[in-house]
Amino acid sequence: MKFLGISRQAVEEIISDRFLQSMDFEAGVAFADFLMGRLPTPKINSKLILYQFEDGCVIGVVPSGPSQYIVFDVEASGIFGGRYRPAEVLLHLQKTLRFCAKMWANLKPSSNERFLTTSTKAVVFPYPISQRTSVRVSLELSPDSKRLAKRGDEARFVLVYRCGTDDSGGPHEDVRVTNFRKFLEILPAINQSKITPTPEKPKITSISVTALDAPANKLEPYQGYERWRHLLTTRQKEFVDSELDAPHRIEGPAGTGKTLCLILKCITSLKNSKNMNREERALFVTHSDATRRSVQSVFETNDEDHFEDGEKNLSRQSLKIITLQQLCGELLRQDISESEFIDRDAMESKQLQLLYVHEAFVAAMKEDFPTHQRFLSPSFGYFLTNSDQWTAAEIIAHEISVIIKGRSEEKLDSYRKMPRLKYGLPVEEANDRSFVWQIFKRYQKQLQQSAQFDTDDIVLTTIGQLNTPIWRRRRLREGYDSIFIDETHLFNLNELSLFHHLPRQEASYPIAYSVDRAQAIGDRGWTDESFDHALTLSDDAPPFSKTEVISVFRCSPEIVDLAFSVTAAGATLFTNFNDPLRLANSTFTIAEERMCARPIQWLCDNDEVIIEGSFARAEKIARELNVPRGNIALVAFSDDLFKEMQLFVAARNKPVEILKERGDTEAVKRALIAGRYILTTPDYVGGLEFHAVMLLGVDEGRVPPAYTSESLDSRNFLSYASHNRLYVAITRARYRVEVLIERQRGASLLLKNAISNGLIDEAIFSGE
Ligand SMILES: Nc1ncnc2c1ncn2[C@@H]1O[C@H](COP(=O)(O)OP(=O)(O)OP(=O)(O)O)[C@@H](O)[C@H]1O
Repeated sequence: MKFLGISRQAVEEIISDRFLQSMDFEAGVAFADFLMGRLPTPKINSKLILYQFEDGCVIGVVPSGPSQYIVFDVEASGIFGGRYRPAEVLLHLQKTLRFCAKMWANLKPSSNERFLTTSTKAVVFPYPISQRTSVRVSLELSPDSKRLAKRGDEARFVLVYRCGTDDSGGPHEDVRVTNFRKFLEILPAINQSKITPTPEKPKITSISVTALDAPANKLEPYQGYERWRHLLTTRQKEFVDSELDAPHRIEGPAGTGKTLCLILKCITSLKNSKNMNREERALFVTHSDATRRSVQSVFETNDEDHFEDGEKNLSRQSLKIITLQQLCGELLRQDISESEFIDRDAMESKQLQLLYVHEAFVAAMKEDFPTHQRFLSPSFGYFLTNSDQWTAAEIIAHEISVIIKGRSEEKLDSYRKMPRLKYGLPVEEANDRSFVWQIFKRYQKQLQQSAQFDTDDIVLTTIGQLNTPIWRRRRLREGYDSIFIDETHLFNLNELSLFHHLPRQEASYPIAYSVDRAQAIGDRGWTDESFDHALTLSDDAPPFSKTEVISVFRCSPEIVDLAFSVTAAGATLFTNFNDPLRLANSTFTIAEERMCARPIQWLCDNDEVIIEGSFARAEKIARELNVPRGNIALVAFSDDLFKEMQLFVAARNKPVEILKERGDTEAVKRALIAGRYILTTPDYVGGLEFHAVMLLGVDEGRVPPAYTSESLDSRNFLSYASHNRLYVAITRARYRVEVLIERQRGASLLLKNAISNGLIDEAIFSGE
């Protein structure tokens, strides 16, 4: 193929068809293959029509009138050539077509697109700036102008003449038009065939293709099972359909459909069992009650067989959707009431837990430290005496949960031997650990005195009961044939090591689970292998499977880039920091891109201006996007700012709904109905999504918090957790991210990379 011409209507169609945005869909693969000359007649989209000629092809739509055209000189530009991978070829095409569509509609170019002044040329950079490729596509906006001017036709065509890493001849180079003229020669034939279609005409063949409609890229999860089957990407489909006989992980960045796929996999497995009249007890475990409710509502709209009622109806297939805490309660045959339970996902109990740890820490420093001090390693001693007390309490709470309760099963001997978390409490020696143990014991005493348990207490008791001959016999009747765990990165080792007791058959592990390590707040020490090991606790478990999903449905390309720059900054600082967005790409269609704006950071004079400004901006965005206020979340990145926000809201009677537990979709629904904004902190936005997210106080000294801490270890911990929090908060947004910071403090270190790479604009806030 020497040239490829695409009419304006066909351009609109190609940039709007969700299946043509990524190689994750069959049509996307077929289209890339066609562009690369590997597939002569692709099946891509029912509205597009392909005309093939000896020297090239033209894509139009039916019916079509006289049109503007973009023409690729395939031969000279090498844009679809063998040096690029198919995914890159598709990206080159999509980005170049988007530029043309905008230009034809007189819209402003984006930062990746540039008109070259004093010439009729333009350049498109198809890759995000953060990827640091210098590949560019060069376009001539008035090709063969003298000749076409005579025909009055010069404004109708754009010619793509180069794709490479340099500008070669610069803005005034003469562009070769040999292949472009070949295109012009055949153009009348298309117009004729359009008036009287003549299939017999020797050189023109028209191919119409698969009849799939082209909805927006991102869809609400409530589509119904059958419809979803047509909408999933190839990788998603593979995960959903594969047999579950060994642990199977679905891993990918936020918004890639992990939860959805886990739900569909569960339904598929139960459906297959139903068709084969095979018994199947399925278990779906969520991290919190709020996510359980939202998962349940997705099941309700997609599970037409109502498997959840299976047990009640004595059917051979049944499904239980449950939190880990509720599951433990059931296995222990004992209800654990909310007041007895310290739920890490609920704001009040999390604060209570921190309060207990803080008290235990202060008491231990007063009473135990003087005698322990001379046995402690110098660096740990320094950490204890030079860290801000609340920061130290936060790190110790993390140590208690992840290491003492999570990995050492509350046994001092195993704790003494445990390696430290790289970005956790800086314990060096056994004596350091003994001192931490004193704090832990004080903390436990607090819990006992207030008659409360945390998840680890409950899980450890349950594991104790499962590791008995009674359960081993009962599991044949009460065990599960398939187990699905959502947001596995939020669990700790204890919690995960409960699951291998649950399959009906011993030494079988039908467990599917979803992971995005960058969303786990604080270092949990998870590596690739540790998940699988924690779930089986066996060296001779069957081989594990892993599906990586990379197409981000939730977020715009600009937001994916911004989140990418935050995790990339983390990856250079922390060697074990997961960078899930490395390969990710947004699948937004042009219609969705039109709702987007570049992320912006507003510089405000003080916190009052940040708070007032956030409401003013939120109001403006709600109007612009024409959406209810509940689609906009205001996320305060420091406790003080959050408190000030609450006072402001009370004083000014502002319409807000405050999120008090992680992933609370019920609160979001209430906000949507009542016309209120969502107000929260980064710890509670996980599992939710919004049209726009306003991030307040992401500035130097607050993210990560500076406090008065001298210790490098506490700074590292806070920095690590801040990366997680910012990543989670940014990836909640579909179309808009706006950051409001105090001007005197300046930008957060976590965003400096994004600012210098032009991924986020900066402006002084002056009103709206
Ligand atoms: N193939 C698809 N086509 C269209 N929309 C999709 C597809 N897969 C998922 N989505 C949509 O993308 C959104 C994100 O899905 P989901 O919440 O399952 O992602 P996730 O990876 O679990 O995200 P997070 O890690 O942030 O919780 C949902 O609204 C879902 O309906």
